[in-house]
Amino acid sequence: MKSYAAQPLPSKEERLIRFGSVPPIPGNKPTTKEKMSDLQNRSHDYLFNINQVGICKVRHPIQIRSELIPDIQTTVAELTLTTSLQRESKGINMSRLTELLERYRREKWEADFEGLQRLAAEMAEYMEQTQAEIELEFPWFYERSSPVLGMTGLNHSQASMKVIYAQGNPLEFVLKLQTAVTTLCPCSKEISEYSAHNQRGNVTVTVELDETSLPQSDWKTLLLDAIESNASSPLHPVLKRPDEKAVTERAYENPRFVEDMARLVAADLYEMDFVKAFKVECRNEESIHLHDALAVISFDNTTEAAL
Ligand SMILES: Nc1nc2c(ncn2[C@@H]2O[C@H](COP(=O)(O)OP(=O)(O)OP(=O)(O)O)[C@@H](O)[C@H]2O)c(=O)[nH]1
Repeated sequence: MKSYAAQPLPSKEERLIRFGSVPPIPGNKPTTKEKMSDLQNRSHDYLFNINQVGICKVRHPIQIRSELIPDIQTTVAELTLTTSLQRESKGINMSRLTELLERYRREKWEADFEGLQRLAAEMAEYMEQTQAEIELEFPWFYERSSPVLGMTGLNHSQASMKVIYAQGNPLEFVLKLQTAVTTLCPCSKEISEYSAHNQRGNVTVTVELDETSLPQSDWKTLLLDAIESNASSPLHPVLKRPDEKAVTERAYENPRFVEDMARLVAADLYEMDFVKAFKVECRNEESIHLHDALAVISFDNTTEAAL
């Protein structure tokens, strides 16, 4: 058989030229930072202030803590880092955002309330702006035991933290958790001689708070409990037959419409004293339809009363 590897190829340099590479032109523009024009910092009347300018879809590992096991974990976040910009400034110094992120990574920064406070304040200062926002969305993992045999495995929810810094005002936070659960249809249970259809419910909880009322314990665990404790059943990574019997019967004992889920989760959030305002979104992936069922509650604890 013919050996292709035995035939020598042109050198790497020759290959690149053959495929179209050309040498750089000499050029006459400055090559040192000091001599380069600084377009971003050129002052003029640029017609509008900008509310938010910066970078998004930044994929970056972050370190988080959890009350559940594993208690310290590295996960991959998608970040959005933005600041305000006055109408007199052409552009922000965008490279400073990833420069800061790199510095915090090297200092083993943790993405908790304190860490976000610190990063937001420093970001506003370094970018010479009065407002800054940081948002990070990441999967949060936690160990889950099966209900009878205690078989463990990892579940995960999608979590997100946003901090809003505005000079002279308390820092505001927006926290979000999206978790999947089992919901069993109460109507189906009521009308059928036997069985009841059930579905996977996707519940998204968003809460607003400020630095004067931070939660005393892990916010992720609090929101997870608000979602799962009100579902027909939580989900489990590992279930043996005795476990499967238990979760099936638990769901039958706790039927929930999508409206029931939204209202019960809202009731738990209403009772959390650190929550200023919240939103609950429940979306059931119907198993007897092609479409989903949806219920949404938005509530402001500071201006509305539940009853
Ligand atoms: N402001 C702004 N910068 C952009 C945009 N798109 C890309 N950039 C990049 O931002 C980088 C320049 O960042 P700067 O922070 O202004 O760089 P610099 O002035 O050399 O850095 P410092 O002196 O530390 O402020 C360049 O690589 C640009 O390509 C944009 O739409 N707006």
